[in-house]
Amino acid sequence: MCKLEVENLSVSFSHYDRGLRQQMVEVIHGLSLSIKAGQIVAVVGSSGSGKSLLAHAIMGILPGNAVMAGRICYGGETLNAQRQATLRGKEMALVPQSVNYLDPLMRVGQQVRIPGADQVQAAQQRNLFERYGLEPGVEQLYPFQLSGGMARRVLLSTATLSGASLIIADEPTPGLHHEAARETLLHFRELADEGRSILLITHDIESALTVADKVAVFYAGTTVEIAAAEDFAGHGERLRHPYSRALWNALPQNQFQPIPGAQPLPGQLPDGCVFAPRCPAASAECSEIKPDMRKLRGGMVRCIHAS
Ligand SMILES: Nc1ncnc2c1ncn2[C@@H]1O[C@H](COP(=O)(O)OP(=O)(O)OP(=O)(O)O)[C@@H](O)[C@H]1O
Ligand code: NI
Repeated sequence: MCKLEVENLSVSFSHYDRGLRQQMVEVIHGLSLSIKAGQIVAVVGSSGSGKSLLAHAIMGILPGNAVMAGRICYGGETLNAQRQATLRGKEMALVPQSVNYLDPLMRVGQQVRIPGADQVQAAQQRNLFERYGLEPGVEQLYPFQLSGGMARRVLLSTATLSGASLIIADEPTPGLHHEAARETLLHFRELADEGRSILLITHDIESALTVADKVAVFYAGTTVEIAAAEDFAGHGERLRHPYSRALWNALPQNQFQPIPGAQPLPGQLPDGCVFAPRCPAASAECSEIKPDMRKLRGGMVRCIHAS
């Protein structure tokens, strides 16, 4: 059974146009994704493709002007706002993308420790701090006294110490030294091997592949491919979607071939496939038909030509 299932999720924002008419702009559409217990699913894709919003939708912390549709299921149970509030920070934990999520008025030690923690939990926290290279004195500091990398390590400790069985890490490694970043990913792998589920949002595909089981590739507010981590190899021959292949081949260690053009903005999506305007394999049909996500070679793809 899946720990988390996201089915046909859409997220829209209402905003006012110049004539002060209220308009809805869809920023996530038709997004489906699942994670089993013990799995790490990496989410990759361009900036603005909807990765953080997916994380916020699952946690139930979308901004007030966002409208969500679709279904999010956790442990077989459909989530609503009330259930999300109960699970948040206990069953489901978020490592936020911004380090500004730390409470500026509370000492670090207090924020990380679960209220009413016993001696065993306090010892676990010290061990984790040591593992992440945080000196014991850090506990006594306030967030403004931390460097960006330290703050990120504190946020990671908070999420992992919560004992949550689903951890959503939104770009957990930028600002960390190579060693600390590697340690973080290895720690995620250990947690997954203990049966937890990790959704790892990242721009660092190469590092994510060293620990992830599956990769979901996002483009313009939806998934275009779900692949096994092993499919990212060579020149991307095993990948199913032209965007996944382009993303892979744009990496410096691969061909370093940038993709011409830009991701379409929310509210200005093309009629057909979202990637058609930049796709080297696009045909006339691609500009007319919106492809559905379909199964292919053990993964999923949103492209009529993929084989
Ligand atoms: N509060 C908001 N109101 C209106 N639009 C928003 C809001 N928050 C996000 N968006 C839009 O939703 C889209 C997806 O944003 P999101 O933060 O999920 O992207 P992302 O994939 O996490 O990008 P990055 O890799 O840069 O973190 C963007 O186009 C963004 O402008
Ligand atoms: Ni983001």
